[in-house]
Amino acid sequence: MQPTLAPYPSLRLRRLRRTPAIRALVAETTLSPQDFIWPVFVRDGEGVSEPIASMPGVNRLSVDKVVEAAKEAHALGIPSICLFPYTDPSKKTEDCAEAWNPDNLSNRATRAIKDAVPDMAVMTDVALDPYNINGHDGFVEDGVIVNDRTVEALAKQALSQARAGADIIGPSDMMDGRIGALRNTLESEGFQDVLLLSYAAKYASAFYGPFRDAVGASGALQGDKKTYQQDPGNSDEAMRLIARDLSEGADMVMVKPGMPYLDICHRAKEMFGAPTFAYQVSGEYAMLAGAGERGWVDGDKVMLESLMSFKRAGCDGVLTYFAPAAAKILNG
Ligand SMILES: NCc1[nH]cc(CCC(=O)O)c1CC(=O)O
Repeated sequence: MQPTLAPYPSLRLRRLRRTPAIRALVAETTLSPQDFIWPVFVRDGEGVSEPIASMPGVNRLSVDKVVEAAKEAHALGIPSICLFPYTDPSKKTEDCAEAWNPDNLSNRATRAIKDAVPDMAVMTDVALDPYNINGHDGFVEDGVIVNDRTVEALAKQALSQARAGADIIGPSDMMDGRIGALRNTLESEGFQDVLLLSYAAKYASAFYGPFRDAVGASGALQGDKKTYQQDPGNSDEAMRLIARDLSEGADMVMVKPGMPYLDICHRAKEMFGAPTFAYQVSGEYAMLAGAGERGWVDGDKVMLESLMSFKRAGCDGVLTYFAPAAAKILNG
């Protein structure tokens, strides 16, 4: 864009900022509860809401409480909720069989939400880490995270989620070829309408720390995820990953983490024009919520400003633990 500018004083750009009404008229970006996907942590039990120390204000919820949360989110105008299970350590195995158990926590929560709030778009996570004894997203053989055997397992996991009623499946594992494999499995099993939101550009980030506490994977994880998640310095690689996942049948793509990677969000939207989401991850939440709690920043204001930045960068929406808090303010 080449803006045409008159010389000062004919041009006084502050005229456009003088009153709230004028500022509202010329606002380029808007934020609404409709932009949010709300990630929630599910655990066993009934009537349980268990705080997560590194994520002030976020709790692990039993299935009945997740249903209440979904009703609350729906009333606030939030269109989608994303489920992450806290798996009992006794259910973590080397073959990760709990991942495709039709009655695992994620599938039970999906059915319960779809029963109670059918309009809520339920998103589920495909990756083996909640079920893997060593905390990795894929199978480990002789210290190596193996690709193709993992992809077969991910397809079984995705199918069990589709059967439970998931509307959106989010593969967060970063294996090669998984989008194509999941798309084929869903097509051939009669789930042609299930959406794939690919965690296409997912970086090997230290900002996932509080999440790993929340799902109980911190203690389990051996080593790091750098052979499958991206190097934080790479941008062209992110475009190649997104192009690849769209060509294999992804409906929507995600950049993760969010705030440190707004350039990637912008490039992705400009280059592909596909529905693009950012994940404002647990560490980003912890920084903002933690500083807000201490009064070091105005928590509500930095929350809304950070969420607006994703929209300005070109994202269609954002996965954020702030979803209900932000929606309450936006609804006035
Ligand atoms: N498949 C794992 C997964 N899915 C979502 C997150 C992180 C989300 C967050 O930090 O909020 C992670 C963590 C990881 O890759 O280790």
